Amino acid sequence: MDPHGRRRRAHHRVAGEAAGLSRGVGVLPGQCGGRRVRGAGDAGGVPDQCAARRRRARDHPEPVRTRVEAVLGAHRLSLSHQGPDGPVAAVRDVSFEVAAGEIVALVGRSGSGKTSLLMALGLLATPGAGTVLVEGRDTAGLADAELSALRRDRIGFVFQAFNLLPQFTAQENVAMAHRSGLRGGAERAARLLGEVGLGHRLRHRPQQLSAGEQQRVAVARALVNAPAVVLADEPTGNLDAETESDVLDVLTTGAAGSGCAVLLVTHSAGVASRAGRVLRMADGLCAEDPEHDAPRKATP
Ligand SMILES: Nc1ncnc2c1ncn2[C@@H]1O[C@H](COP(=O)(O)OP(=O)(O)OP(=O)(O)O)[C@@H](O)[C@H]1O
Repeated sequence: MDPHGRRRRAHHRVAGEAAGLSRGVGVLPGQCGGRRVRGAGDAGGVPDQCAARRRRARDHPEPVRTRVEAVLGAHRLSLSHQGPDGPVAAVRDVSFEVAAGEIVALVGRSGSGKTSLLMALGLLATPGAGTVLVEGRDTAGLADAELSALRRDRIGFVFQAFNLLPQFTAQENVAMAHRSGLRGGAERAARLLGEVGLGHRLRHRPQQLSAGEQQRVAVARALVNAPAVVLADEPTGNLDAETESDVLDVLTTGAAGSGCAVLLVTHSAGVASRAGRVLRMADGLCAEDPEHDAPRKATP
């Protein structure tokens, strides 16, 4: 079993999709359209994503609703992976909401289910039960094309491995994730790269940039369609402390500019301390951390 290999495939898939390359993405066995990961969903037999989705639509005939201001919601979400010895329950009956503009950290020991939860929330893995709501819209039962459009337009992704395409410049990497494509997104990409401090690096390729600069490009890419929420999986895991702080600054400032929420998985207490709320996972369960002191807002 190589769970991380599978996870990497999904991460690469969304990076390619973000880069406007979704047409060339292959279809994994058990998928309806080549986007969501197999293994997530029904434990036991061979998972069939289409059947799983139909079953969830049947089990949730009425759309679930979130508070009006919630941009992201998990409603009784469960997700299992198929391991060599049977199903592994990675996410168990998780419910929470994230409001516009919130910065929420998702913490927990290795293997507690953080990435699995993020994959489900990012519509990259089909839950076995429950549903994900994006800006109040229940995603259970949506067709692949609708899920793909929702993911592209309303959700930004940042991964630990920056997932930039090496043959393209920084500006192209950002622009090609824009809903109107490489040309249509060029100006917005240049502006965002300026905002993350890379206005002088537009034509540099990823290998000509430092790790921190590459992650800034990935942040700009995540924000290019002004999403409702950015999902970040250990976005500073490959960076030193100083660069970590810089990247968090550009992520939170960039998101705040458009009221975008950020949900970030982290093992770093320093990163979690900057969040307004902390959700803690243990054995697939998720609960608010009551001990967390939200950082004080700077007085103007
Ligand atoms: N594709 C997969 N196939 C089988 N099992 C998996 C798969 N992905 C994750 N798992 C298992 O699901 C559980 C939750 O894994 P997950 O990666 O979500 O945890 P995590 O909290 O993100 O861990 P880490 O902090 O190490 O990244 C673990 O027991 C893991 O081994």
